[in-house]
Amino acid sequence: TWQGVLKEYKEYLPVNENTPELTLYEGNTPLIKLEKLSEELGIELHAKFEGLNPTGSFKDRGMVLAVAKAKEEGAHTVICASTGNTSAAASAYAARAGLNSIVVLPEGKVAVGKVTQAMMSGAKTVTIEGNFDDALKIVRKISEDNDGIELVNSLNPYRIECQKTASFEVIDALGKAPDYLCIPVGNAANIAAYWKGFKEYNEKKGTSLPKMYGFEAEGAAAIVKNKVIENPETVGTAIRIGNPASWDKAAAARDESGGKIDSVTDEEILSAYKRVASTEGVFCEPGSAASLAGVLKSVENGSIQKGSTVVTVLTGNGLKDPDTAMEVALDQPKKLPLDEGKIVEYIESL
Ligand SMILES: Cc1ncc(COP(=O)(O)O)c(/C=C/C(=O)C(=O)O)c1O
Repeated sequence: TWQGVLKEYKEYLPVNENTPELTLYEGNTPLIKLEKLSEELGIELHAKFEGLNPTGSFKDRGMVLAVAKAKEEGAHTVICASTGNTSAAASAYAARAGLNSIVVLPEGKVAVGKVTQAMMSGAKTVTIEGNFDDALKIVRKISEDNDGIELVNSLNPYRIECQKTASFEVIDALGKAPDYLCIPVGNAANIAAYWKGFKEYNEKKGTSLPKMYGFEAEGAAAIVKNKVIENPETVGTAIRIGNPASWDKAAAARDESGGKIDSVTDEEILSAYKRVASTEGVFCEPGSAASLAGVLKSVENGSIQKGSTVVTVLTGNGLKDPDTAMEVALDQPKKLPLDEGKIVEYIESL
């Protein structure tokens, strides 16, 4: 049975006999063939559904190593700024490892499911009247000033180091690299991590290399516009980030792979978000749908050719953000009084 990423991929990871064997059995997430969308788009489209990790997002992959290493190095506390999923993962793995956790969140801009995860995992949760970028500056300073408090945002190299395992799983499942790897871009570590993994598998196993296609939200498109976005805004609050910490690494992944980083509107994000849930049964969170929105846009404008093999990374579970789902869902629940005849009549009329 699956032993979690630290064990399964130890030959690719900086783990040793002193590294705690930490796991919540993260990784080994399904690569789901999107049959209807493949038919409609004329491509072979698969979703790497990272929403099925233990805390519901891809963050678990990198966090398991970052927290294990923090413990190995004698930290008593881990700290992070977060749009929500990093804090959910950091606090869960800290709890698992017996460490304290402190999370700093942008007030009112974090999906409710994510806040409950940090709270239930025993994190000390601080919300600030500022955005993710403001929060990241603060936690970087605190971890620099306090030895026992380890920063576990993706500036921590262990995060990218272990998030790369997702690209191994894509190749293992597909039998090759896809022509295009499409992924949402927020703080830009995940696109860098996938590219790192594809290059390592290529070196070690001679597997092929995809073109890396990253997608920012139009209201937070720092890399696309090549400027810091002071007040990023998007319905995909996970990627509401205006100054990506891994900007350079993401640009390198784009350039080395012959790929691109483009932006998608909130309308395109929400349309993809609803479409993949209602036609394929895959419920991801809005920020994750930026990658599928990017696939649709790229097929439309020809930058993904017909017949291509494409993987779209759906980075977080839809359950994280029930408020947005309730707001935009195609059909709202029909409320009926307890009158059996009327209910039967209504349902039979559907
Ligand atoms: C669902 C989801 N999809 C995509 C991204 C973007 O990944 P990166 O480009 O590697 O940042 C995030 C990022 C979240 C945080 O940055 C945080 O939780 O603080 C996310 O939660």
